[in-house]
Amino acid sequence: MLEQLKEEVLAANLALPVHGLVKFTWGNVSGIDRERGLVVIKPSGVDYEKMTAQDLVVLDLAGHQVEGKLRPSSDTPTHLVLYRAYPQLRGIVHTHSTWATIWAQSGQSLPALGTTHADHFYGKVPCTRALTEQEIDGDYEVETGNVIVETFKKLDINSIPGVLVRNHGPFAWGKDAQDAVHNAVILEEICHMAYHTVRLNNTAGSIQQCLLDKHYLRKHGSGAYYGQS
Ligand SMILES: O=C(CO)[C@@H](O)[C@H](O)COP(=O)(O)O
Repeated sequence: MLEQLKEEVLAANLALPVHGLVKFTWGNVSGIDRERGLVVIKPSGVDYEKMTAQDLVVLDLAGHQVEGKLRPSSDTPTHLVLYRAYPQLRGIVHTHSTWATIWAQSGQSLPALGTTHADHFYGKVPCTRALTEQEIDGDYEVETGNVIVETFKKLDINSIPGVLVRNHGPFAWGKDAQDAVHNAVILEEICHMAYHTVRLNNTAGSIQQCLLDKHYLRKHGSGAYYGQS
């Protein structure tokens, strides 16, 4: 079942340690077959070096496991909340990548300080509020997804393909699992750059709106002219 999607999701999970986004078994990537309403996700706690496509777990959007012998990622309910809330998403990744997690732990949204940010994120990357004790003691992973949806009530997830979950870490998403990992790598890099930019000049202001527009829209706007396509 879903052999091609499993290969794509496996490759995306194996890219996490390659890009230095995870240690040990941290992090997880999923992908979805929208036509069949089935999600493929990493199994919980399995070493990336030993992971195979057969280890991946298949669930429906209600969270019923339909294939796979192993338990799905512990963050599966968060992925499912986002897939249900945003039909355009086809890939989601969660990591504890160092610099994005530092920002998430600081509780600050990531300001757009330069064109590297603007090329990929059309504005600040928000940090969610902290979960309440009740939410933590309740359906924690579902509430983690809910707080992301709450944070994006007035933001566009298409042009801001990632978020910082307060005291936890980053989630990123995209048009497929590989695109989600691509956005996670960029988010980690701009968090790293921003940390040192602010350290160098703690009054570093955000990028001018016109420069943010220029860099984002030349890649993603209707008149985009970046690259070869
Ligand atoms: O958020 C966390 C832990 O805080 C996760 O990233 C785990 O580190 C990975 O869990 P599994 O996907 O292996 O269940």
